[in-house]
Amino acid sequence: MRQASTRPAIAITTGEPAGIGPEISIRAAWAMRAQVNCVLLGDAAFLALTASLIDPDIQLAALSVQALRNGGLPQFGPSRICVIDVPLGAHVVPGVLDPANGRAVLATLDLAVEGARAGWFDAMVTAPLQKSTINDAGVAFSGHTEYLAEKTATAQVVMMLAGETASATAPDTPDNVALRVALATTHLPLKDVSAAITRDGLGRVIDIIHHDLKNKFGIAAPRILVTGLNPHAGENGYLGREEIDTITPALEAARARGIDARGPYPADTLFQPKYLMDADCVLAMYHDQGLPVLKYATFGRGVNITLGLPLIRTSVDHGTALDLACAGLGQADCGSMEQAIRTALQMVDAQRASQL
Ligand SMILES: NC(=O)c1ccc[n+]([C@@H]2O[C@H](COP(=O)([O-])OP(=O)(O)OC[C@H]3O[C@@H](n4cnc5c(N)ncnc54)[C@H](O)[C@@H]3O)[C@@H](O)[C@H]2O)c1
Ligand SMILES: N[C@H](C(=O)O)[C@H](O)COP(=O)(O)O
Repeated sequence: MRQASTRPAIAITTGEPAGIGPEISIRAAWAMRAQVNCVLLGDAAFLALTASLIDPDIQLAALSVQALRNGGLPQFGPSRICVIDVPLGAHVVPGVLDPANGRAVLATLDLAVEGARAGWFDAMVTAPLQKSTINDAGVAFSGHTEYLAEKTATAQVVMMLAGETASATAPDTPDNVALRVALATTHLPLKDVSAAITRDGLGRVIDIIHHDLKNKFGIAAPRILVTGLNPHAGENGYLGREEIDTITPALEAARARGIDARGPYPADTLFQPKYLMDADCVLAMYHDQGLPVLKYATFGRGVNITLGLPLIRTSVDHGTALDLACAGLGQADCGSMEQAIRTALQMVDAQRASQL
């Protein structure tokens, strides 16, 4: 276990206030305070009230943004978790969305990015937000992934979810196998997916996966298995030509760059042990081709990671769960949030090791 004095600092954006984000952020930060100095970003009064209802023993320490801007993050021992106040626009009713709070949620992301780039935080972990509420607040928004790319002026990022399989949920998959599923496209309507997959774009996605698995996960020679887009990987062109015209040439070019990228494999039969045992990551073409498999096998223990960013960002594998939030505290499982923090810590260590 890490010493308190060497605990990395992680910014946690507490997400949609009417959802389960604030609760799971507080619970996970408190449970993991010996290993990590979590700094919660959200409305301080609301977080203090929520923490007191979860467990009156939870100790919060207020930090001001100005103090951070002047001198960085001060040292804190593991007896408290830190909070930076990002005031909400309206009173919170659990389970009830209010666009008046949308911009405050975005402000927590902006602050986490500022702090990660300034070196106050070693990584950022995001609790779930409600994409529709940000849009209802007047800001076009399709997800953290795209927003963080824009905020950091990163031309290409990759969404990857990872989790450990367990036989209870995926009986034919070996226990404790790390399953990683990356996506060639992110939050895109299905009708736009084919046009969004190009040889060059797919090449950039593969390069980012290869680079980040090496440098942020410590995998020396990443093996990437790539799905087709169409049923049966296009059936030799009879069920679509994207495999022939786009995916295969992109994979050949990646291999010529020294990357172990194989495929395209039919997506419906790729997710079986004989392939997965020989892979570090599966690259699927679109959101609902890859994520249902991952979430079926690992829901509640999975982590969402944005590759390609100039900072480390992880998140949970689930959403705001408004149904649980309105049922009261204590309903939500915070396993994925804890795993998101653990994964961020591992990535901090791997990145440091790769820079030695
Ligand atoms: N990282 C993120 O910010 C993130 C991730 C996924 C979805 N979302 C957003 O969340 C909103 C709601 O999405 P949704 O309804 O599709 O998915 P959801 O994950 O919020 O809910 C789906 C089901 O899973 C259950 N569930 C979710 N989290 C749980 C937990 N921690 N413990 C126990 N049960 C849990 C819910 O009760 C519900 O039955 C949408 O706006 C979506 O875009 C955000
Ligand atoms: N696609 C993610 C999932 O299904 O878990 C989720 O929508 C969150 O995406 P962002 O991290 O881009 O908000």
